[in-house]
Amino acid sequence: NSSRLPCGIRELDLSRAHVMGILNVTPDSFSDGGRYNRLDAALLHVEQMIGAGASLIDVGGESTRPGAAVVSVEEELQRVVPVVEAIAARFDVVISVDTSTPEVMVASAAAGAGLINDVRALERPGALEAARDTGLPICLMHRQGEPDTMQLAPRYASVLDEVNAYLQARVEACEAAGITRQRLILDPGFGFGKTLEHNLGLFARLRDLRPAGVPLLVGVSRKSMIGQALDRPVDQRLYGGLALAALAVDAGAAILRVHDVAETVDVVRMVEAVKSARQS
Ligand SMILES: Nc1nc2[nH]c(SCCc3ccc(S(N)(=O)=O)cc3)nc2c(=O)[nH]1
Repeated sequence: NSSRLPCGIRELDLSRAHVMGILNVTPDSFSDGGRYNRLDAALLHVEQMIGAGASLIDVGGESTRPGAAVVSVEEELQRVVPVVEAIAARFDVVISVDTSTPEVMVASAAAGAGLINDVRALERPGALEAARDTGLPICLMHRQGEPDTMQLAPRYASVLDEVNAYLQARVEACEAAGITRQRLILDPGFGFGKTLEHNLGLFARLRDLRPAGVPLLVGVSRKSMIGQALDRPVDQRLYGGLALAALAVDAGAAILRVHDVAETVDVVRMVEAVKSARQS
């Protein structure tokens, strides 16, 4: 039926919301040194997130937080592909690859990835074609500017209209390249070139954010909009993040990208229970 999303050899039932666990495979996200330790630690983290109820694992080899450094294609391949392979060999889970790099999309798909998550919405040269040819579903996210400068002075005449227009244009570019709308997921890109006001204004209108029928992915976990609204450091943003997770699911979001999987899974299940009671 229309609410199932093929993800490579697996599929997601989008008639209910899903939790995507974050797996950072950037060097600054590891305490220890060696590559074996890194892979071992990554697989332990994946096992924990799946056990906690994650339907997807998002593997990112390029940090796209504000001010992040650029990473080479080779470096990104070396960080991401072995981890995708190892997860695919061990676990039954949809592996999302958080990349804007065509070569990483192709190699990750071959290694078992089931979803392409591109914070640059396939704008890099060759990305549209590479993503199309993987046959995988694709998440298109809005951002204003690039990580190194995007938070310096974000400005919009109307953040909702501009995000909507951008995402609509990216959907049309994908359709023109032969990627059907049924493969697409949209994401307003919280924290990517937005002030607190922009982020709250977007979040407040989540329902208005997408062409009907296209699922929405929301990523607000531990982000500055929570820190600014609550005056909390990055390690004390769980409760604010759970409040936003509940609101996002109630507003119809299909996938939540989070660090704290177990806590978010219970919030999602509780909100879904109330939503289904509204139907009956
Ligand atoms: N689809 C999708 N993929 C994502 N990948 C990331 S990495 C987070 C980078 C970051 C960290 C912190 C801030 S801030 N200044 O708001 O605290 C912004 C961006 N995020 C997202 C997201 O949302 N969607």
